[in-house]
Amino acid sequence: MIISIQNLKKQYKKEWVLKGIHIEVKTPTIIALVGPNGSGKTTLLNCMTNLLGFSEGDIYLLGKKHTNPSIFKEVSYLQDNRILYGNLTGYDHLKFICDVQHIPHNQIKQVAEKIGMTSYLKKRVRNYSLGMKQHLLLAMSIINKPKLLLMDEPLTGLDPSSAITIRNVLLELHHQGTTIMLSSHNLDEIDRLTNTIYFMKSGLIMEESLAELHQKQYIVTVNDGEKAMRILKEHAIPYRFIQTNQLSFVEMDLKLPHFIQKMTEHEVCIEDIDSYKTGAEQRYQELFEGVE
Ligand SMILES: Nc1ncnc2c1ncn2[C@@H]1O[C@H](COP(=O)(O)OP(=O)(O)OP(=O)(O)O)[C@@H](O)[C@H]1O
Repeated sequence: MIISIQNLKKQYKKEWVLKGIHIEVKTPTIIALVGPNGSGKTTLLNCMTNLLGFSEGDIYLLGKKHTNPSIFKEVSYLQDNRILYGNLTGYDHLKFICDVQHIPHNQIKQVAEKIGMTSYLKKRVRNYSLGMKQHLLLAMSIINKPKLLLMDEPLTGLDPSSAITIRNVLLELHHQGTTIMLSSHNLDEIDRLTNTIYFMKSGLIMEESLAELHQKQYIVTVNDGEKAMRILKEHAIPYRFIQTNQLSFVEMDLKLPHFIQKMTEHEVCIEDIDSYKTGAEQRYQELFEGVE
């Protein structure tokens, strides 16, 4: 098991932020943690990496309890840039990690080239832009070639070409077997990069597969919704009730000619068929802004 979290509960004073989080990740994947400001993404990541204690629950990473310090040979955590030291260079930060984790120093050049930060590696961090700091944080979190990479808003402050570089670095890591869990508000990038979204709402997690979100969907309006639903049930065609006389289907489950034939046979009149594709942004709006 790569990540196993059971019934995680966390409160700050009287405010419950995590109210019973369950996560099981068995195979390498890329997961996005998505939710409005203050929904608990950083709190969850900090609990997972033992930076924060919690009231109830269990966390195991790569089969070991999250409090076991040995997990950090294989688990990395990209936090926000407040952890960086302005008086040190990017090179100093990476050398420190190499020394602590017994990683050969030649990895510094390799990782800097991969991320495109060679030209400012030896500058002091206080002279870095926001995007340069993000590059350094990424380099620090992947130099040990982690099996599990946890990232708190790694896409903040990146220009479009940096975002592409970082996306490619993360995809390459994933193809080498790394599981990545990242929090982000950049829903377009999430659509491109991740396989699964964990939406954080009311202290709980709702899991959505990007492959399912990206499927084409149909909204069908009929003259007799009750009858249509009876026919669909008889033929085991999955549907979602939207409102009276309106149903939605995902393309995979609905063969339109077959559907039209069944409705016609039973004298149900199809008044309208609309098709659309969803993604992270539409789902976010449905969940958090009440947009259907
Ligand atoms: N140290 C703390 N003491 C008290 N409350 C805190 C503390 N840290 C976070 N909180 C509260 O916990 C809630 C969740 O905060 P958290 O930073 O985990 O959210 P987030 O989803 O990461 O937000 P954002 O998207 O803005 O980064 C917020 O209501 C926040 O005010």
